[in-house]
Amino acid sequence: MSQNLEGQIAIITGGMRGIGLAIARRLHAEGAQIVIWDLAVDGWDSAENGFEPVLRQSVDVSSLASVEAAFAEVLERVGHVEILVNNAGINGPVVSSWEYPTEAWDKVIAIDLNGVFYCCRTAIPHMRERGYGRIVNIASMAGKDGVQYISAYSAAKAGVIAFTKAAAKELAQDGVLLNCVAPAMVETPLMAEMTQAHIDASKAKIPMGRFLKAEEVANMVTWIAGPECSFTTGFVFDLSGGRATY
Ligand SMILES: NC(=O)c1ccc[n+]([C@@H]2O[C@H](COP(=O)([O-])OP(=O)(O)OC[C@H]3O[C@@H](n4cnc5c(N)ncnc54)[C@H](O)[C@@H]3O)[C@@H](O)[C@H]2O)c1
Ligand SMILES: CC(C)C1=CC=C(C(=O)O)[C@@H](O)[C@H]1O
Repeated sequence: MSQNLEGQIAIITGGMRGIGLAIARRLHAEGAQIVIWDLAVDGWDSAENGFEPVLRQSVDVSSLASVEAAFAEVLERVGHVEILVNNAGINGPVVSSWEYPTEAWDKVIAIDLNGVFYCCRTAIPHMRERGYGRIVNIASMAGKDGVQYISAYSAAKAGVIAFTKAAAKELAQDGVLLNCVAPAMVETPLMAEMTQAHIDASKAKIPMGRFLKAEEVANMVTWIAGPECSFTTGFVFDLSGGRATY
């Protein structure tokens, strides 16, 4: 599978490491120029990461002002955006829902759900104006299943799925397609925030018997983010190793 993304600009939120970095690498390999948005963007190693982004910006996706300022700078510097991958996310505490600290709840929703909304809200008018855009939101199997002891994360990811479906219908005739992916567990710093018992339980649910690889997420996202994805919008693409059959 190869997508020609020559001449396209792709913004990847949370692109400094983990799944976001794998997606950024792959989109770059397909010809796109990459804009990295993350909380801290120092310490980028082009040799290790295999490419140089056209722009790296310190952005907090949970702040609309931060997102709007960064997007304005992107347009000023590179002129256009074809691809937005909303990948930035946090887990939050692993605790029962009735004991979930309200501040932590608000923070998870602010980053994992509001962040996706803010970035879409900011980028969509530009994409509509140009009659082309591909938005890929990184949800989670936790947003489909609801996973015990990570209720805020599960709720935020379910919200991302429903938001994607709603906005996709609004934009279906505008050339702007929104889809999301629902990955199972990938071995990244985020997964390390789960308890070992939860990691083991999550792996046990996967019929393929292994964790997902960040590169496998990137492979799927690359197709969804490209022009070959032309008649699918508002869809949830699973990456579950056979866990999700619904
Ligand atoms: N790792 C998994 O098992 C897994 C499974 C399913 C879905 N996901 C989702 O994939 C995405 C990436 O996860 P990951 O495992 O690579 O995590 P990670 O913790 O390795 O990377 C997340 C990145 O997001 C950035 N980030 C966090 N808060 C931010 C904010 N407010 N503004 C901008 N950037 C911010 C971090 O700095 C980091 O670079 C997340 O949305 C996560 O929920 C992960
Ligand atoms: C928090 C994060 C690493 C996470 C928790 C639960 C999952 C699951 O599949 O049940 C993962 O997909 C992942 O999003």
